[in-house]
Amino acid sequence: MALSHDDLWPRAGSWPSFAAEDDADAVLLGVPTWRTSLSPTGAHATPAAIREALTRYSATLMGPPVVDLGEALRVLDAGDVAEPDGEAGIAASVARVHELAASARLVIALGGDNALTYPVARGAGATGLITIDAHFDLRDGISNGSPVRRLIEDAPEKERIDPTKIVQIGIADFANSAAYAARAAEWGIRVITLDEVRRRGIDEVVAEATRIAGAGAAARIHLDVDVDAADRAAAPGCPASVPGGFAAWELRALVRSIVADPRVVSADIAEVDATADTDDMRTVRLAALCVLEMLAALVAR
Ligand SMILES: N=CN[C@@H](CCC(=O)O)C(=O)O
Repeated sequence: MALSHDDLWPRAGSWPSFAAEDDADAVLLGVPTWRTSLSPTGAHATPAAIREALTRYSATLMGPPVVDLGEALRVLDAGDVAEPDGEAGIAASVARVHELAASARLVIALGGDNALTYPVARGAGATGLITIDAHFDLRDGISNGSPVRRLIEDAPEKERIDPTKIVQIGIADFANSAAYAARAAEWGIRVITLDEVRRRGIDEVVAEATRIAGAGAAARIHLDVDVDAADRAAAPGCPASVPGGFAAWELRALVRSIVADPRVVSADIAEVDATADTDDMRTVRLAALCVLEMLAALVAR
């Protein structure tokens, strides 16, 4: 169904294309990984679906003061990496993100499954990592369940992330194993479970996470937003979302609060399978709103 048009109600999305000489506040890049997903997924369809969902919303913050993100920020769209899986795809994704990160304050990568975190964080030159995720992603091998381990162990030495600068927010019961919890503890990763977020509140947890991931001179933080950290009712299109996860508002508030830290230079939105979504793209809409929360955070810096 075509969306109604109103000159006085401009819609988000449909941002101009990125060109090599451009500077921007934020650049969108589709990184449609899917081939190594543990659960069958159509996540490669998701970047296009998020772009379409963005046009359902305005880019206007109610404040006060009211702010039009389209006027306050220069947002560009760099299209998609054509084939981001496999060795050549990873190299192409790293190179593309590296190029964009040189010209934009924030690179927003639209996944794709969670395997995209590995090339995107590398390309952005991340020195610290915050994940919002129900899972550790510390598995062996190459999959959507291993990008955090790969950033610690598999990346070229200069691009590896020190595990003591990694914070994992939203780790859920009944969605992980004791072996990977032990691996996280042994490596010095700061794990903040879903229950701990609820006990302490978003502001306190984000202050701690950005302090840890942003440690050191010239810190560059990558934020991985695995939408499966959200409640299955809010994220039915994520293969591994769990009933009882973050409410949509909690996920959005976490994203806005973390990206407001100027050390955050890149982010990804992962694990949404647009082909499995329900309720006219409920999960894709949440992913699109996470994009808008990131832009709102840039204005707040
Ligand atoms: N980022 C997601 N990680 C999940 C993947 C599960 C799946 O695809 O089924 C994990 O490792 O368990």
